[in-house]
Amino acid sequence: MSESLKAAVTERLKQIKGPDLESDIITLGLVSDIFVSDGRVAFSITVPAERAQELEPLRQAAEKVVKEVDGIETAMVALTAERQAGAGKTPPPPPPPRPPVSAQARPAQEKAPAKPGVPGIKNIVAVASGKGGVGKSTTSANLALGLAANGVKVGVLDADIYGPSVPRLFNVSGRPEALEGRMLKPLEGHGIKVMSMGFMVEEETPMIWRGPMVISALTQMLREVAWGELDVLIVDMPPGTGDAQLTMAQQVPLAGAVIVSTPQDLALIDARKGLNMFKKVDVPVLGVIENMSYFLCPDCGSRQDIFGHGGARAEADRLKVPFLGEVPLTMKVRETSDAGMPIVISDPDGPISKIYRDIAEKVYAAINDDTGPTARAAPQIVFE
Ligand SMILES: Nc1ncnc2c1ncn2[C@@H]1O[C@H](COP(=O)(O)OP(=O)(O)OP(=O)(O)O)[C@@H](O)[C@H]1O
Repeated sequence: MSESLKAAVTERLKQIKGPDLESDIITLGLVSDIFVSDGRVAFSITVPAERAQELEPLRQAAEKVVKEVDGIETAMVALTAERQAGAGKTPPPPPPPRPPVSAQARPAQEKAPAKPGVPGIKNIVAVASGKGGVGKSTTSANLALGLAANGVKVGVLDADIYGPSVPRLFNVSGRPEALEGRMLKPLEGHGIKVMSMGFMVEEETPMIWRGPMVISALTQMLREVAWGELDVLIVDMPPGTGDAQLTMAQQVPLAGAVIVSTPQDLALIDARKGLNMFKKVDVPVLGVIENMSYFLCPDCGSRQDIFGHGGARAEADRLKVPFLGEVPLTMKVRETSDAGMPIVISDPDGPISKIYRDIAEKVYAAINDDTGPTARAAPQIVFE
């Protein structure tokens, strides 16, 4: 059945012209392995990196035609960048070796008195991505829940002004209650205190006004919210590496940053920009998480490396930043997130929750090195 569907999908893709607008993408050999299972299809299309943005309609067209095949319900199509001839063979020289993360964190913390800390909050960690849609918010939520499952006191601040996802992921809505003075009471979802730009800015606020509001709203969410005592505050950053993100990274007293990327070259190029952005503002990069790393077949549980899995790990090695783990592409991650019950709480004993808890443990270990001058008592971590 899946073989005949695969053939039907391949046949349909012959309708889609490649970037040269002459031959089709199948004849040009641009389509990866096509994975079909249970009405779902996933594959990638290779395009020149510099034309990726302009070729987004090609991706959409491919997705559209395969969804029209009888028996296909959902399609996951990704663009993959083609390396310049020779570029893959001669990568730029790696940067000089850097000390391990925990050691890197020290100088940054020591020489950054300009950013006052937030009373009660021991560590603020940014979760960032170079581009949108790589699963940054899903990762932030599951990372926070993984930390909480490990016994860490955690809060989540959703700084994504353009598409706040935390209200959906934590199933919370409404306005934060005003306490004494100017303080606001954070909302609570799944036992975790959360604040979101979505609670602060009216949904109808035109995008153009949102930019200037970001910094004041962010400062307010950090300093005028009754967070109480937290070991870690996770900040879900807006995607991208532009001025707004840079200013945010500068304004918030960050203990470190976690970068989320998918394995495709395009997302990796953007992730590299993210790494550089944090380097610029002297914030240690705690590591890289590869999301949608491989496709986990919901029926047979088999693993399919359709998107060239492993790219983020290789890139992290090359850039000498820790690799924190890989999360597969599965419908369960998507469905649970969309239902406001992220997988770490809806399936706490499942394999994916274990992946998130392991990542959480690595992140916590990286920010809590106990050998330096800023050593602090770590809360008890509960291992199952
Ligand atoms: N590992 C995964 N498997 C399947 N679906 C996933 C996975 N990670 C994220 N998704 C889905 O991908 C979509 C985008 O995820 P998410 O909103 O977390 O990305 P984002 O990078 O925060 O996007 P944006 O920056 O545009 O808000 C969501 O529908 C989410 O459920």
